[in-house]
Amino acid sequence: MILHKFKDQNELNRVGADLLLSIVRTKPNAILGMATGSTPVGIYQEIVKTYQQGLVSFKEVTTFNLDEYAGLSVTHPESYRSFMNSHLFNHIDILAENTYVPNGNADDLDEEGRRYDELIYQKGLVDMQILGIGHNGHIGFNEPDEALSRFTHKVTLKPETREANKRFFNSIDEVPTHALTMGMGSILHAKSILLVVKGAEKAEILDRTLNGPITTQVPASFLQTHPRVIVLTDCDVDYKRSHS
Ligand SMILES: O=P(O)(O)OC[C@H]1O[C@](O)(CO)[C@@H](O)[C@@H]1O
Repeated sequence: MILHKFKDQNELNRVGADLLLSIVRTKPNAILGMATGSTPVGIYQEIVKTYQQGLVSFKEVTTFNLDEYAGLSVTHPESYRSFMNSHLFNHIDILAENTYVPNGNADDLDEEGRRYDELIYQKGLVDMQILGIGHNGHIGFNEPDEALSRFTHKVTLKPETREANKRFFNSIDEVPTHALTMGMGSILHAKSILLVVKGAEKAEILDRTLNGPITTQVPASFLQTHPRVIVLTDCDVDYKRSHS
């Protein structure tokens, strides 16, 4: 893992955007893995700025999102499809048909998970997957558990995850209880991973992610097994190469 620490979130956002843009510039038909939540918003804004300056095109780019709430209408402003449209896709020249988000309203979510995985594997490897992290170490919506799933699957959101996401809704009752998420296998299959961690309150989970044991209780700790992970953070955490 390569760890870059920033004092300034604006600089972090620019570097994050540049890393994703460098993939698109060298490979115009790149496949990008996208994340939602508050963490990547500033990076998406920087990408839009660069696009508006005419410095990059997304016409051939394909994207796969990590996850989607179950049972929330896609037109709901907090659905992850709406999030991606309003924060990124509506502002760049990406083709709508090349942007994939799991369908959290499918009648059969297990079947939808299988369909989504097939699509990912048909299109090829994700060139760069951007990831945020939950306070409990979740990536995508892979919550801490006795075992983790490899494929796209339905999850029951942990109370702490619903609590953390309630800021986007009018009340906790409106926060969906379930979601569909890419599994750990699909995430770790990406050629490279950009983990973005913002806010001092995530320092402890970042430390456990980078330096703790690899455990299903901290899904992000599995990133230690991936050969190409870049971490961008404003947390005061160091990467310890040796364990005492
Ligand atoms: O970036 P936030 O809003 O802190 O969310 C943390 C994580 O939870 C999720 O919203 C769940 O997928 C991720 O997208 C995000 O990385």
